[in-house]
Amino acid sequence: MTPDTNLFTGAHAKAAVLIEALPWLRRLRGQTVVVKYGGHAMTDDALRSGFADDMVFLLHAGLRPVVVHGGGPQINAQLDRLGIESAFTAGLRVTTPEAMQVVRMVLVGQVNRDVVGAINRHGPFAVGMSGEDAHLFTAERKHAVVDGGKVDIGQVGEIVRVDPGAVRALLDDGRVPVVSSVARGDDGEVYNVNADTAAAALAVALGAAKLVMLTDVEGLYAHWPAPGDGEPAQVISHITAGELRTMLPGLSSGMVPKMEACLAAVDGGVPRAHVLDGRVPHAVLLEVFTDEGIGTMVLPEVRS
Ligand SMILES: Nc1ncnc2c1ncn2[C@@H]1O[C@H](COP(=O)(O)OP(=O)(O)O)[C@@H](O)[C@H]1O
Ligand SMILES: CC(=O)N[C@@H](CCC(=O)OP(=O)(O)O)C(=O)O
Repeated sequence: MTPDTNLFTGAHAKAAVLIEALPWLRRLRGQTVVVKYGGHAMTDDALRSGFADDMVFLLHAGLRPVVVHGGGPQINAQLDRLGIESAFTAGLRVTTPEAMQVVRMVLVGQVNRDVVGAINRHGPFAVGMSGEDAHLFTAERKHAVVDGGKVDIGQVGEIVRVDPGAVRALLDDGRVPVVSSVARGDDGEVYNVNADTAAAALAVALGAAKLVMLTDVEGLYAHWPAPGDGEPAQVISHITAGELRTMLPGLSSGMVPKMEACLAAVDGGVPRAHVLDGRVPHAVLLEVFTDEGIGTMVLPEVRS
């Protein structure tokens, strides 16, 4: 009988993938990984289910995954349905009290439930929380800075305190905390916090080994918008905190809070922050368990 060469090649490739994962499994066992799941990365059913598989895989591999989710497009859709106008300044939603009610309803009542439900198809793992719960996030009113001047953007919060006790308790209990980026204020207000910012603050407070941001582009492009003329947009695969600091003033739209959050994470002691393409199936597993990784990796300042 002639051996089926294709079968052997395929089997070899599969074994190679598992073997490549081994050092990463060893290194990351027991470590916390905060995954920011962006609203743009959750618009497709198959990808949503793949994301849930990845979180459960990380859990069974002995890591401690925490999800902080966004929901910008889902909030936009609901605001549109209700005829409430909404604008963004420096990548942040100008949040009127009326819009704040919608933000809270969509993030905590809709998106959080959907993410928890997708993970719990595998078993009783995910537990949803709002950043308001157990004083997880305390925020103060934030102003945007435009052309050097302070601009009022309504009920947008800047996180001033993180109490990760409830998240730690869930992790110790073998659960996957799924967190909405809404915060309470000591002033009694509820604040809308950008989910990238919230994920970074939580990663720092938990002493996470990694912050992983899932979005709808391949990573941070060196030039945006892409150069055009059929030239491929160039993704930056590695960038140090210092290089990113220099690049930040030139960034625009959603990349501003995202890259500021990566910087805050590595400055706060998180060894690696990554921006990945959430449109790639199982992007988190590819990043965590392969040698090359994908997307853009932000590294702390190299100290001499
Ligand atoms: N330099 C850049 N590299 C990549 N994307 C950029 C860049 N500058 C601006 N962007 C925009 O930022 C968007 C990602 O931010 P955002 O829409 O807030 O995503 P998410 O909902 O995943 O948080 C990209 O889809 C792209 O339109
Ligand atoms: C202040 C602010 O802009 N808050 C965001 C919160 C949701 C979010 O960040 O969602 P994505 O990650 O999908 O963009 C908003 O209202 O859209």
